[in-house]
Amino acid sequence: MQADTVFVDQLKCEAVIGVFDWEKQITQPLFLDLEMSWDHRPAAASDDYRHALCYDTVSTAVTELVEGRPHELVETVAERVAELIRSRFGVHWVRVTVNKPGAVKNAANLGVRIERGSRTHP
Ligand SMILES: Nc1nc2c(c(=O)[nH]1)N=C([C@H](O)[C@@H](O)CO)CN2
Repeated sequence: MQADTVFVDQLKCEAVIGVFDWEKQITQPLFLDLEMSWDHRPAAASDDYRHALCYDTVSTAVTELVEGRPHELVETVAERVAELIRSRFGVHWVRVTVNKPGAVKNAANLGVRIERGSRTHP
């Protein structure tokens, strides 16, 4: 079981997101939490960036995806982000939380959280 992770908390993306017509005319902030399994031992032993999963590169790619086209559902955003992280960066397990604060008047926060892949990869 691989327990090491790289994480990014509260990545802010200005997205066209929502099911209602008025939401398709504006951008709204989404805040993404990403958690990605990654074995840190090769990078730590060599002190070599090439063995690391770069949180900056991942964050840029995710922002481009989320801001690059409109979405109706936060579920779709979460799924597409998980697929991107797994396919482009070779991450075996990912947890993606998409927060859409302000969408419900009396709620502090809301959104969806998904996990994709297996943490038991050697
Ligand atoms: N499970 C979901 N429920 C809702 C979503 C969503 O993306 N997933 N979206 C909306 C509206 O866009 C809402 O955020 C507008 O305030 C409603 N429910």
